[in-house]
Amino acid sequence: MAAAVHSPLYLGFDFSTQQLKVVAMDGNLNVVHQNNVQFDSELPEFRTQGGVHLHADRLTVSSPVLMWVKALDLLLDKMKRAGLDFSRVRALSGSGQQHGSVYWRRGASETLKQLDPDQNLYQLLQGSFSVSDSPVWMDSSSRQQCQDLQAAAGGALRLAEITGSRAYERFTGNQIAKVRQTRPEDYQDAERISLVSSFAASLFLGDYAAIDYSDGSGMNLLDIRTRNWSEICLEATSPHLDRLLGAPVPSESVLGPVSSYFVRRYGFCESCRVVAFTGDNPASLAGMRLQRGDIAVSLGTSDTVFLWIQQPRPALEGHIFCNPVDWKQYMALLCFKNGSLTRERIRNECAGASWENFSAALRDTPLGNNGNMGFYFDSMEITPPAVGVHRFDPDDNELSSLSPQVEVRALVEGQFLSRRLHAERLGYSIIPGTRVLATGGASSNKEILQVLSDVFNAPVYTIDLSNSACLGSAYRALHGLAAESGVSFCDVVKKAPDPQLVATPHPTAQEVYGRMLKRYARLEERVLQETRPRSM
Ligand SMILES: O=C(CO)[C@@H](O)[C@H](O)CF
Repeated sequence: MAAAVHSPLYLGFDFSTQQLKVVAMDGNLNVVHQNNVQFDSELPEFRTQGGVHLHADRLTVSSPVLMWVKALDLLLDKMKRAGLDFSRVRALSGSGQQHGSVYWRRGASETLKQLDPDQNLYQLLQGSFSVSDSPVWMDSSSRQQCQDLQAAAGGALRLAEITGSRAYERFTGNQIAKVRQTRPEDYQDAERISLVSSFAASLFLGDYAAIDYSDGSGMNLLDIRTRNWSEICLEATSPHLDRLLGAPVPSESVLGPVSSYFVRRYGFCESCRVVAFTGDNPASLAGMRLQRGDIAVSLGTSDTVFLWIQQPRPALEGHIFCNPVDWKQYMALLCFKNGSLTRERIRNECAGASWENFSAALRDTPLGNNGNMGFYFDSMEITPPAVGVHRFDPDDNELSSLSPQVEVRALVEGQFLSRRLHAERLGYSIIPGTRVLATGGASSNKEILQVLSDVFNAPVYTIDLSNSACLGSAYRALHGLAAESGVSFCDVVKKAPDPQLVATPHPTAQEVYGRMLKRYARLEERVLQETRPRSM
């Protein structure tokens, strides 16, 4: 028992859109503790909805940075009350929602270096941010800045060649340009700009933490081949921006020991190491131990489809990020903004706010939904850039409504047809042997995964934890300690439990959805024409 008491622990945090989550893992890769803080319900004083503030222009979306700070205070207190022995923690890492930006006010680094262990972080960091409402990934208000950056880089495709993506409104460089142009005093008063991931790492480090290559790939600022900031992009965004960002580092970097604040307030060991934090999707790739040939589908606030690739093939749709577990390789990602919030809306309106009724509707409606289809873009979609709800009958006539059960299936089939269509357009071929690895909140719903398996015509697997970003961060904390001796991530986590098969495609799936996919593509083009923003 004594050995168990002092056996090492590794922590993985995830500062995601709607909540702050943590996983504690022992040296045998077993999860021994999980906890979370839900922003809306546990920090109601910040009045967020889904963890964010949607501004009146319906394009600007932000989150209060001090809400994230206070959530960490609450989470660590919850862990302490649950009896977690912080002195066993050998290393910690984490992830954050991608693309968000945090603006540290002049002097904040001194505050970070001398945090008083008798006070909580929320009290200590009250005056440390020059922008209190951090822009986040759901924001789509920086179109002008995107156009300016693409012009400076030599066009959309040239920018994608350099940074892995054409200009996207949510990408951090464009958001920084917008803050500099619209809030010059706040911008001038910033001495450091972090991503959500490196902001969270800074709290544990007690100093500004470097941005890692993988999450840094989501800024339209990092050259994904040299892994340095692109001079062209920096200059186009803000002069001398590199001084505010610091130099990027490989994702497996050990940034340093945990701040003495955490040693004295929570009993962390002085030798506990902070491993670079990264984006939530890169952390999920690590958590699912994605292998080449797998396709990951993350069903969270955003839905994402991503896979491991060896060479970058940038395109005008989707993203290429530096790989978080092997910085010489890459990951490809597609992001769909209308994910779980839209599924929850349809659950509330068509299934009496009950997931069991939602699942029953999927069980009680046929593959292909008798030809009824839907596009549910509650807010401006990222992939493709369209908005609005559009329903079609079997003859492609637009409908104003569907019966509740048919609407449930139209939503889920429509979401997965979109994921598959855009993934195949980017060359992510779904061939015999392809495994679909599902993660995120909705991956705990078997009926939703059955539709995923049918639409992709591939077996669907899940790991036993729906929160792969936290698990991946705990894995990366463990790997960070070994990376310096050249041990690969895959070797460090090879003993982890294998993903479990949870759904296989119905025998008629290939025929039904092969045909439906062509129809979906045609109708999507029609929806795009109807709703395309003028300047696109
Ligand atoms: O914008 C995204 C990825 O590019 C989203 O998946 C965010 O990371 C969600 F937090």
